[in-house]
Amino acid sequence: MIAPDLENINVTSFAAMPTPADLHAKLPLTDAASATVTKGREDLRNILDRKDQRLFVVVGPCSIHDPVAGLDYARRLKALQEEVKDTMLLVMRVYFEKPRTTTGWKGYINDPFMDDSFRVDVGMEKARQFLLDVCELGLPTATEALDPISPQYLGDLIAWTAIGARTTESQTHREMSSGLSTPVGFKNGTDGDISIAINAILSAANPHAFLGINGQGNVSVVRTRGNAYGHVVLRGGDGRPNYDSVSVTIAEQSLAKARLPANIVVDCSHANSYKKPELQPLVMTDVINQIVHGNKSLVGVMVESNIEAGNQKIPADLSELKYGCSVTDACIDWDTTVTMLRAADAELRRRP
Ligand SMILES: O=C[C@H](O)[C@H](O)COP(=O)(O)O
Ligand SMILES: C=C(OP(=O)(O)O)C(=O)O
Repeated sequence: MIAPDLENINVTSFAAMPTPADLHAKLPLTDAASATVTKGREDLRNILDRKDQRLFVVVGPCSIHDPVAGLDYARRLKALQEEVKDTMLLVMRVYFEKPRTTTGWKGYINDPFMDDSFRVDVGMEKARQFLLDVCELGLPTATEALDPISPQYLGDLIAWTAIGARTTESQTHREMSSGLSTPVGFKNGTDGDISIAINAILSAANPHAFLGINGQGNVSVVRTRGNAYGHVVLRGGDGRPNYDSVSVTIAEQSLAKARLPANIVVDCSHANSYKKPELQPLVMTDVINQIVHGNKSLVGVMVESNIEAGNQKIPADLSELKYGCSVTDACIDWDTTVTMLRAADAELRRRP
């Protein structure tokens, strides 16, 4: 009897990846990078524990697609960090994995050549190199953890992790978060529902056992301790912002009801600015006002910023790509970023 084809009917190929251990051996963590990650995570934990009064600011491109422009941005941000370090901890957005509403370019790891060749092996290596370069500058990094395997390759170079609006309700992402070594910000859902983020914090704070891989690439049962540093990220939803003081108070009440610490981050982008980048500074100003007027739950903000303003479609001829301009969500430009962060610094110096 001929065995019927029942498996992998819709799979066209498998391509083996180097193991996480292989990639760590090829691009090892350096002392300088290690010091940045350690300090960045410690600073973030201290902010979340209220031992450090500064505001953390996750700021940078919507996605990295050009490491040269990305590093140019990182150098600028590092210089700005020195200026505002008394009031803010700047953490660079280094997003390599993009969750799409339907379809589209899924990020630098998935398709580093942006030509549908999907060289994930190359993307993972380039992503690790980029993170190393940024950490060696002394700038801590933030990323969205989307693929549950990627943290084994990159996790030692990340200081803050986001779980996105499209995956906060996913058990897989809650399990992964329970084992991540960084504080994790859970976004509210795309419909604005914050209860899924609160449930995610509760779930991820607990130990879990689930399928994953180890450093040698073996499929493993991963057992975790639970992550005590989950917090909510308000990103607006269903066409409505949720950064205003009423929405923040409602989020505080929901956290209190769940007996969770009142730690809230506001994403100035996405539905909080109707995806209009020029509105991000207004959101930031509002958040800073709330803090200066005594709010104690707002611990961080997120800003989508790049060298150039706006965004661009990925052209068929990649030589036509505009330098330093997003290929995913539209961003504010560098000058606006500097003005916005300097203004926030000046205001925060007045806080009670
Ligand atoms: O931040 C990025 C986007 O908002 C998210 O990945 C969804 O993008 P899309 O709606 O363009 O697919
Ligand atoms: C995808 C992102 O955000 P959200 O999950 O809030 O849509 C993002 O910050 O890149």
